[in-house]
Amino acid sequence: MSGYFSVSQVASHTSENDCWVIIHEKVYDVSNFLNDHPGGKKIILKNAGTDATKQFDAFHNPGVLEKYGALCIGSVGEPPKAGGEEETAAVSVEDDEFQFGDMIPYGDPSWYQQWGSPYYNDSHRRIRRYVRKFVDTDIMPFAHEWDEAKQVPMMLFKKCAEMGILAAVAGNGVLPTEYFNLEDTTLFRGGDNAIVPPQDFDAFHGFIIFDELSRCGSGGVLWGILGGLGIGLPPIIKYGSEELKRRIVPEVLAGRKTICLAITEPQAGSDVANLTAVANEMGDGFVVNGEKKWITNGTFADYFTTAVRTGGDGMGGVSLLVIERGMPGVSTRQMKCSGVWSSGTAYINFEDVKVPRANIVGKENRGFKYIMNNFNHERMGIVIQANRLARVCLEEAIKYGSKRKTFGVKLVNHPVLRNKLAHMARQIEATHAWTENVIYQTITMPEELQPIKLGGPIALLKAQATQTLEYCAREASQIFGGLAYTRGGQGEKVERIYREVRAYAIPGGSEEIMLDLGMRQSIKVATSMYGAKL
Ligand code: HEM
Repeated sequence: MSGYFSVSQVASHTSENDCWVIIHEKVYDVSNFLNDHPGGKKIILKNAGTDATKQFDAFHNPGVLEKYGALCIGSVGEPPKAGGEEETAAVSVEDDEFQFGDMIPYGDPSWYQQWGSPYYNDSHRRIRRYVRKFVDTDIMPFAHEWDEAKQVPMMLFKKCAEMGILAAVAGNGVLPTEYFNLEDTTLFRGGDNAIVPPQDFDAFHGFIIFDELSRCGSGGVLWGILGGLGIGLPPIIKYGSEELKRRIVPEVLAGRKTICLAITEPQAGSDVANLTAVANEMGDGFVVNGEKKWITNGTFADYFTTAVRTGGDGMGGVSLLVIERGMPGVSTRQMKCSGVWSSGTAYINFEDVKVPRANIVGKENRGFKYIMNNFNHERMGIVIQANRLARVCLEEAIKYGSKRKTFGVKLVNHPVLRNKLAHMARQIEATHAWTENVIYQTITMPEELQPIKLGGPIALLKAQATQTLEYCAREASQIFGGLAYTRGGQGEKVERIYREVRAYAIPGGSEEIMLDLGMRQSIKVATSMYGAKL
C-alpha cells in the first residue's frame, strides 16, 4: 500500500481496464483481478469508482482483504502528519489490555471484555496478544487453502519452534527447559523481561495458546501443527529414559522432527487394554507387528509413540515404544476422513519392524498407566479447542447475523435466531468457567492426586465441550444457511467446523465412554477419598 487518494480521484477509474473501488477506506485497483473475481466482473464494475464497502461486506469474509492485500494501492484522504493523530490513537487502543479483541458478545472469554478474573496476570495478557497476532497474520488467511490441500506447510513447525509454542505445549503446563534453548525462542527470550518469563510459565499460558490458536477455526490446521506433539511427546518427557529424551525431545521442540501418538487400532479405540499390535522380544529389542488407525500426523511424523503388547492380555501387558519412520517395515497412508483434513490422519502398518530396547518409554508393561495419565492431558486439549471452535461458530453467527437481513430485519433481530445464539453463549461460557476451574486444580493439586481426582471431572468436561461444539456448529450452520453448506467464502469456518465435530466427540474417549467413566470415577473418589456414604 502506498498513496493517498481523494474520493473524486477514485471516481475517475471506472472502466474494465482501469477499475478502482474503495473498501473500508482503502483503495483497491482491481483492473487485473476482474476476470478472476469469483463473484464475476460485472458486479464489481457496477460499483467501480465508488465506496463499495457495504456491498463488499454483504458477500465476503473480512479475511478476503488480507489475502488480496496486493490489490490495495492506498487509502482515502490526506496523509497523516508526522507524529499525528493516527499514530497516537493506534497506540492507546493497543495498550488497553483490560479490553482485548473485537468485543463481539461472547466472541472471547469474559476476561477479554473488562471482567475481572483471579486466574490471569500481565504475562497471560501478553501471550494472548502474541498468539493472536500469529494466528491473524500467519494462519487464519491460509487455513482454507491448507485444509483443501490436506496438509500444513512444514515451515510452520520451524516457525512455531522459534516462537516457543512447541516447547510451551509439550510439557503439560511445565516448560521442558532442559531440552530447548530459551534464548532461541521469541516467547521466552530475555529472562525477566521475556513476553513470558520462563519461571512464571503455568498451565494458564498453555490454555491461552491453545485457545487463541483455535480461533483459526480449523481443527485440521491445529492438529496439523500440534496434534501429534501435544500428545506424542509428553509421555517421553514424563517417563522416557534420559538418553531417549536427549535423542528425541530437542529435535522435536526445534521443529526439525515431528512426532505422533499411535494407540488406536482398527478394532481397539477407547478400549486401550485390548489392543493387539504386538512387540515380541528379540535380541536386545523387539519386533513389532500390527496396525494403527486414525493416527493424527501419522502421514508425515518421524516418530511414533506407539502402544504395543509386550506381555499378556489386558492392561498389564501394554508398553509404549518409540518407532521411527526410517525403520524398515513402517508404512503409512493418508485416510479419507470427513474432517480435520490438514492434520495428516493415517493408517499405519508395522511389519516385522525391529525396534531397539533403548526406544521403550519408561518400564515394560507399564504403558497402560502412562497412556491413561496422558489421556487427561489430551482430553483437556480437546476441551479447550472444542470450546473455542464453538465460540468461533457463535462469533461468526453474530457477525453474519448482524449484517444479513431477511424480510427487512437483521437475523440477530429475529427472536427465534437470537434464541439460538443465547443457547450457544450460555453453554460456551459454562464450559469455559469449568475449564478454568480444572486448570487451576492442575496447578494447585498435588501431582500424584490429579489422575485420581481429576480423571472423572475431565471426562465429563470433555463430553460437555464436544456437545457444546456440536450444538453451536449446528445452530451456526442454520443461521448461515446455504453459505455453511458450501466450502470457502463467508461460511468457511462454520462449514469446516461442522465437518470436524466428530473428530472432537470421538477421539480421546467418545462422549458415551466419557459420561460413563466420569460418573463412575467421581462416585469412586467420593466414597474412597471424601468419605461419602453411598
Ligand atoms: C478488492 C476487491 C474484491 C476482492 C479481493 C474480492 C474477492 C472475492 C472472493 C475471494 C470471493 C469468493 C468468496 C469468498 O472467498 O468470500 C468473492 C465472491 C464474491 N464477490 Fe468479491 N471481491 C472484491 C470486491 C467485490 C465487490 C466490490 C463486490 C460487489 C458487490 C463483490 C461481490 C462478490 C460476490 C457477489 C461474490 C459471490 C459471493 C457468493 O459466492 O456467495 N466483490 N469475491
